[in-house]
Amino acid sequence: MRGRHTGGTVAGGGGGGNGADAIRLEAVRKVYGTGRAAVAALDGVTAVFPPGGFTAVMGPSGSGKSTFLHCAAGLDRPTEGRVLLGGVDLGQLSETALTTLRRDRVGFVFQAFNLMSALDVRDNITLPLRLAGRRPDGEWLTRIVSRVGLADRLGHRPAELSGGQQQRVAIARALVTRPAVVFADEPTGALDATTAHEVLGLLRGVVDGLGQTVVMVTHDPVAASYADRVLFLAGGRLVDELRAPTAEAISHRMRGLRGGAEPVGVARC
Ligand SMILES: Nc1ncnc2c1ncn2[C@@H]1O[C@H](COP(=O)(O)OP(=O)(O)OP(=O)(O)O)[C@@H](O)[C@H]1O
Repeated sequence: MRGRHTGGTVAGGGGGGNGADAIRLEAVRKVYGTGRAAVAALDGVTAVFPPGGFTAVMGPSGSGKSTFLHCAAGLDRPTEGRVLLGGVDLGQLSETALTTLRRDRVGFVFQAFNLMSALDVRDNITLPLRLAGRRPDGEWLTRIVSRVGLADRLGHRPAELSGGQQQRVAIARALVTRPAVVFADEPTGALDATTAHEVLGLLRGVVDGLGQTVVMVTHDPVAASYADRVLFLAGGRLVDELRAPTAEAISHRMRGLRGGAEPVGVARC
């Protein structure tokens, strides 16, 4: 077994100052609802994501994975605590500045590929740049298109591509702005095992070959085993971390976790 339990609070291995981290969450708490109906979906999460790392986030249903991703990516604001992206405190930004930073510094890959059916592959990939009023960097575009293996498909429409190829387009689109981090939310959920393996290998490759930081939420221990480390959420808290994880070690750890956010005010163990 390659995996190793480190236990305790998950702080990650990122460098010294905040500027060195791709993302840093500090004591992030997210409460939904008010009064007796209030639920702490995240309950004091601190985690550091160093540049060029591939992290998987796992946990039972209701453990706070989506909330974690939304807060870390600046899609939602924490109730308490701070999220820093490349050293920038997202809580200090106006909605407009946050939207701009998200567009320029964050890439997203979802289970549904979310491609524009009327656009060809090239225009789908470069869409984030056009929305930002930026011109594509030809050298970078060539590099990512080649990395995702789509050089001979640039003129095709999404409907002319397989599911795996469409997810490759989505990954290239996520990379085109050279984001500080790519968030992947169940990126292989709609793919068969062989295609999923290819897409995960590609994500692994953009970390190893391009130095991209990737954070992936997944239910699948095999998918998570492509990451450098796995963070485990349970009841809105980070409860463990595995480095150099194997699918077996991840499955074993998942079996020991329980899900569900706790109502606000429940005593902590
Ligand atoms: N908008 C919301 N309003 C109220 N409660 C919410 C809201 N979003 C999430 N929650 C609650 O917060 C907790 C964490 O939800 P979250 O969706 O983050 O978990 P998850 O681990 O992503 O779950 P799953 O694996 O089932 O998608 C759950 O108890 C959920 O019911």
